[in-house]
Amino acid sequence: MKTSGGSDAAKRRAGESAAEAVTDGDVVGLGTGSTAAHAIRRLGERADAGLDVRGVPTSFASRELAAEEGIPLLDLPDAVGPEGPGIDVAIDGADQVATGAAGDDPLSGGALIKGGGAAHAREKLVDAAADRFLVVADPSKESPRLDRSVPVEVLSAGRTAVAAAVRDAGGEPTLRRAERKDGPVVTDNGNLVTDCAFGEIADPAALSATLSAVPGVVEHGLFVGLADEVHVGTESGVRVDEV
Ligand SMILES: O=C[C@H](O)[C@H](O)[C@H](O)COP(=O)(O)O
Repeated sequence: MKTSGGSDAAKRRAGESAAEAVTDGDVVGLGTGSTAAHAIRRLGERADAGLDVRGVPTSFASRELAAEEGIPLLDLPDAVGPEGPGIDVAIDGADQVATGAAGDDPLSGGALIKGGGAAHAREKLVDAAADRFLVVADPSKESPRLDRSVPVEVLSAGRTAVAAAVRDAGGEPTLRRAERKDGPVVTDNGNLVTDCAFGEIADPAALSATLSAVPGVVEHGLFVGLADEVHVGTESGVRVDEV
């Protein structure tokens, strides 16, 4: 599974803290990435110890890990369909978490950039469908303002049109290339990813709406107004911020 900056001990504390918030009978959205993986492992231990839990994976990787951990799984359409149980809580990582700057729109605090592992489209479906969304992170992810590149999943045929629209919106698009094969990264949905640098993002909600309106954009990695809690693992403990 992909890893990113921040110590593994801090990520583990964050993931385990969120996994401890799951209660008996919950349907849990299982995020993607090295921090969410700690939550999945802890949930697996709790399931072994008798916790009644079902998981809704956000990626091929989170499905594989949850299956290894023995967590019973549900597909998203079954979980949120008319007969479905819904999703009680989602636990997912982030590449950057806005702590909010003085004078910002309150929604800016807790806004996220996700998609470092190209899983953000399914993650957004699951995280948005959950009654509660717990973000798991380490301090290296926190920033007063979002300023990392925003991953944008695009239909292959739309990649140049989307790139032009991103430039019009003030961003610099770069098609994400695979590290271990020639050619671009292909998502679990069979699409491409363009990483779009906008510098410091003053208004994440406005940029989110702009990107969502571009034809050819499947989903982008700005998550605004979705998080309920941020569990930040440190070297010595965990801080839980309500958003
Ligand atoms: O596409 C990947 C996801 O959005 C991850 O949740 C995000 O990249 C954070 O991953 P990690 O916990 O490995 O830093």
